[in-house]
Parts: sequence; C-alpha cells; structure tokens
Amino acid sequence: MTARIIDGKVIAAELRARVAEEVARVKREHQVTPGLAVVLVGNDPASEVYVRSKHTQTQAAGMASFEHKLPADVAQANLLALIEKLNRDPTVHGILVQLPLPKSLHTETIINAIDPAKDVDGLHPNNAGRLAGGFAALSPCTPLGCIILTKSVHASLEGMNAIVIGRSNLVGRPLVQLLLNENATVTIAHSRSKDLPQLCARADLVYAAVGKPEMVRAGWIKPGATVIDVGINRLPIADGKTRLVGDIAFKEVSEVAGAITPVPGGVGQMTVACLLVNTLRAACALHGLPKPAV
Ligand SMILES: NC(=O)C1=CN([C@@H]2O[C@H](COP(=O)(O)OP(=O)(O)OC[C@H]3O[C@@H](n4cnc5c(N)ncnc54)[C@H](OP(=O)(O)O)[C@@H]3O)[C@@H](O)[C@H]2O)C=CC1
Ligand SMILES: Nc1nc(=O)c2c([nH]1)NC[C@@H]1CN(c3ccc(C(=O)N[C@@H](CCC(=O)O)C(=O)O)cc3)C=[N+]21
Repeated sequence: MTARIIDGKVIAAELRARVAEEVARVKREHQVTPGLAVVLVGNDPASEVYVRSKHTQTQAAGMASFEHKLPADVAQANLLALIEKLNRDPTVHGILVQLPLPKSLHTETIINAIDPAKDVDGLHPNNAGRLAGGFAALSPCTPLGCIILTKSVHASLEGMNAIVIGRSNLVGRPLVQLLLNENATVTIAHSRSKDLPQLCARADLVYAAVGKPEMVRAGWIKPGATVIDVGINRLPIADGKTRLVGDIAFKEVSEVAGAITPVPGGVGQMTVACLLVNTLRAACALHGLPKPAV
C-alpha cells in the first residue's frame, strides 16, 4: 500500500485565500485591518526564515504586519516594555514572540505579559487553560493545522485512537486537547514513555512532535493509519547545505500508512496559515465584531 500524500501547501493556500476574503470583508464593512506583530529575539537563521514567511503571508492576506527584531542580549525589561506597548497598540491584534528565547530571558514571564486577547500563539495560561477546559480559546497554530490536515482525510475523528508523541506547550499538549474536543481517544507519549512502537501499534492517527529526525519507523505504524509529521529537523548535506526532514521516516512509513504529511510541505505550511486565522479571529473579537467565517 502506498499512502496518500496530504498536501499541506494546497490546503494552506485554500485556507489563506478564505482568510484574505474575510479580511477584505472586515476592512470594507468595519474599517478594521487585522494586524500581527512578530517579535524575534536574536538571529537564529531558521527563526528568521519563519518570521519572513509570516511577514509575506500576512501582507498577502491583506493584514498589517509588524516585525520587531531585538538583539540576543536584550534586557528582559526592554522586551516586556515592547510587549506592553504592543498590548496597548490598537492596530495590533495578534502578538507572537518567536520561541525559543535566549536563556537569559524567562519565557514564562514573557508569555504571561502578552494580552491573552492578542495571544495568537495560544500560549498564555488563560488560553491554554481555556482550551484544556474545553472552552473557546485562541489555540496554538500548529495543533490547529494538524487537526485541519487530519480532517482532510477523516470527516470525523470520533472514537479514533490517536497517539501524540511530544508534550510541549507549543505543540503536543494543545494538540491532545484539540483531539479530545474531536472525541478521539488520545495516548500522550514523551521521552519517558516505554515501548513507543507498541503504543503506536493501535493508533489510527499518529502525530510526531519530537524533534528527532526520522524517529518513527514503518514497523510502528498500523497499516492504513494517518500519520502527521510535525518535526522540522535540518540535516547537514554536502557543502554546508541542509535538508529538512521530519520526525517520521517518510519513505518507509508511506509504504504502510494510509495517509501521510510530507516535510516540508505539510504541517509547517498550516502553522503560518492558522496564524493568519487566529489574527483575524482576535481582531474581530477585540472590535466586538461577529466571529469570522474561518
Ligand atoms: N511544523 C511546524 O509548524 C512546527 C514544527 N515544530 C517542530 O516540531 C518538533 C517538536 O517541537 P516542540 O514541541 O516545540 O519541541 P520540544 O523540544 O519542546 O518538545 C519535544 C517533545 O518530544 C519529547 N521527546 C523527546 N525525545 C523523545 C523520544 N526519544 N521519544 C519520545 N518523545 C521524545 C519530549 O519529551 P519530554 O517532555 O519528556 O522532554 C518533548 O515532550 C521540532 O522538530 C520542532 O522544530 C515545532 C513547532 C511548529
Ligand atoms: N512562538 C512560536 N510559535 C511558533 O509557532 C513557532 C515558534 N515560536 N518557534 C519555531 C516553531 C517552528 N515553526 C514553524 C513554522 C513554519 C514552518 C514552515 O513554514 N515550514 C515549511 C518549510 C520552511 C523551510 O523550508 O524552512 C514547511 O514545512 O513546508 C516551520 C516551522 C513555528 N514555530
């Protein structure tokens, strides 16, 4: 069996087009232009790539994009002052602080300083708690993208066995909550879990968010399962160049799985598209407008 490839590029482009339509409507009917501020501390080259693609796609959707680049040795007080300024700025509806932050900064303090209504990453404890409680919340973009990709294969996830490998606040934990909201039965695995291959064997849906290149092997996968690869790992190839690989051994797993996401061209595409969705939703909520159609 050869798996169907879930095309994140196509699905993300469709989503961005729907966002752009809604942005145009909100601008026309309410004179509101959704705005996203991205804060990048330091100059990690991989982070710069993501930040640039967020910037381009935000503008392409008709939204305002604000980029703030700070040096790696920025004082925590200065970063907090910038966040306060963005919290008060009426043209900014979404604030994203690119992670990980340099070790000299206290991530929890920084995240807690973001206005939960502008927290388009869904990382503030208000939003994380609301999501865990099953209440409406701004939810993290990557897990939202994973759910949309899964639903491109399965109209309903009710009663399906899912395994999420990874329990970070950015990906694994919120993904578990979204899957629960979809009435899936969820196993959460992490670095202390025993016998991952056996835990995966029952899963109809496999999500890998670990950061270990090609860790998940064909022998772990139930034939026909849907496999969603969140991992973004840069492997060195010849003459200083790198190649992106996921956490799934794509080639061999695609011989067993029913459907699989590629890296690149899978979840990463959806992350940026869902960031636009969250910014649009935040802008509507902040202005007391009805929920947008996306
Ligand atoms: N495509 C996209 O849009 C995005 C991709 N990513 C990528 O996804 C991956 C995960 O990101 P993130 O969640 O932020 O990473 P973290 O490093 O924060 O979390 C990794 C998780 O994997 C678990 N883990 C580590 N080693 C193993 C192992 N051998 N077996 C089982 N579990 C293990 C850890 O367990 P423990 O908790 O016990 O330490 C932890 O829960 C990375 O490759 C990242 O680049 C991230 C965000 C967006
Ligand atoms: N506060 C915060 N929120 C995040 O959502 C966040 C973060 N910090 N830190 C880093 C991770 C990683 N991340 C990605 C976003 C897009 C792609 C993406 O667009 N990937 C393309 C390929 C990009 C390339 O070629 O380099 C793809 O997979 O097709 C990947 C990874 C968001 N993250």
